[in-house]
Amino acid sequence: VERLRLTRKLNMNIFLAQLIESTNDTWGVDLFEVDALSNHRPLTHVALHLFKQRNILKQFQIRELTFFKFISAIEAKYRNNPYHNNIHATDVLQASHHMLNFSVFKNVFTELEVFAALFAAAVHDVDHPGVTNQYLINTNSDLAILYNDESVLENHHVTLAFQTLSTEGCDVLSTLNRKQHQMFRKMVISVVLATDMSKHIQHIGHLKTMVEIRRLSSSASSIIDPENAEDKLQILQSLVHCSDLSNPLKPLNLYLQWTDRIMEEFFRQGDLEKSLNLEVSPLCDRENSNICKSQMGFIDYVVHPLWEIWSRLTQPDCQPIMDILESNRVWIASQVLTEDDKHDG
Ligand SMILES: COc1ccc(/C=N/OC[C@H](O)CN2C[C@@H](C)O[C@@H](C)C2)cc1OC1CCCC1
Ligand SMILES: [Mg+2]
Ligand SMILES: [Zn+2]
Repeated sequence: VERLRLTRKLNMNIFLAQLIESTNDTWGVDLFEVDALSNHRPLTHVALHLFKQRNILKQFQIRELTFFKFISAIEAKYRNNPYHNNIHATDVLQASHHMLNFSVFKNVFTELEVFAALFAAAVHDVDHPGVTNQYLINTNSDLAILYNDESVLENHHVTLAFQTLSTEGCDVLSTLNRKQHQMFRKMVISVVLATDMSKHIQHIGHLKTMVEIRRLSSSASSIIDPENAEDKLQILQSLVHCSDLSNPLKPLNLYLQWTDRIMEEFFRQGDLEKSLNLEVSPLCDRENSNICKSQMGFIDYVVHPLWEIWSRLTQPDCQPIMDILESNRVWIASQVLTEDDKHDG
């Protein structure tokens, strides 16, 4: 029996190693599998692998042990929410890594910009309480008071990330010089704050402008001017925001798991609101919800408008991902009909 147990353990580790290797260049890795096989430490496993694969630790002389301690401390600070948890952080990190490899970004970003974008993705929801900014504001929470109702969650995520650097043995930025540290901090703050859904429309506006300039400018070559730090920062903000809203563009079985999870998180908020005699937020009433219809709305009014312009900026590498969105939407639409019947029935 002991030999059997060891063989099974060995096979699990081999399977885990193969899954982690696939995060290098695959869109739609099953991170729920990585979570199950990694003793619920997907973020530490995937982040360590991707930062090493990109040679970030060597470039900035960061000791592997220091990075391991930091990312483990961050992963431990993600709460076990149904949705906003360490698996979601890993998902956004891996999607951001994947899109940074798009050909349109070749020779555009510096190592420091790549480091800052992936660092921001890994920490972007740390210690998320599983409720929305509006809920924290409505309940006069300490966080809302601390951040004056402005991007309350996002301010908390980035503050906690930088505070974690001062935990014993966790300062992954100790080898950066003053200028690098200042630029890195500016980029991480702006990328994490840009994941606030209230900035969503601004992302679309900036991307439209950038695509328009590409269309007008004769040079058909890469539109992104590597000298324009502001443009590059805006692109990194949109890259992580797109990754944050990438669930409907993942293989259907993964998309459906994320949908179940976000709905359970919203429903728990609705339960809290009911118990506090607060008005139940939209989409948060488990007694009265139409999951497929709300996903159709999410895709048509939030996700597709953003990704449509993002895919125009990043053509042709985004097309396979847009195709998944299209097929998922067709499937959801087919379910709306049956879901209606169920309700009518
Ligand atoms: C896979 O489905 C999803 C994956 C991620 C997300 C991400 N949401 O995070 C945004 C923040 O929580 C703020 N929202 C709170 C909500 C009550 O109002 C929104 C306008 C802003 C939402 C998903 O579906 C949602 C939307 C339609 C059905 C539930
Ligand atoms: Mg967030
Ligand atoms: Zn997020």
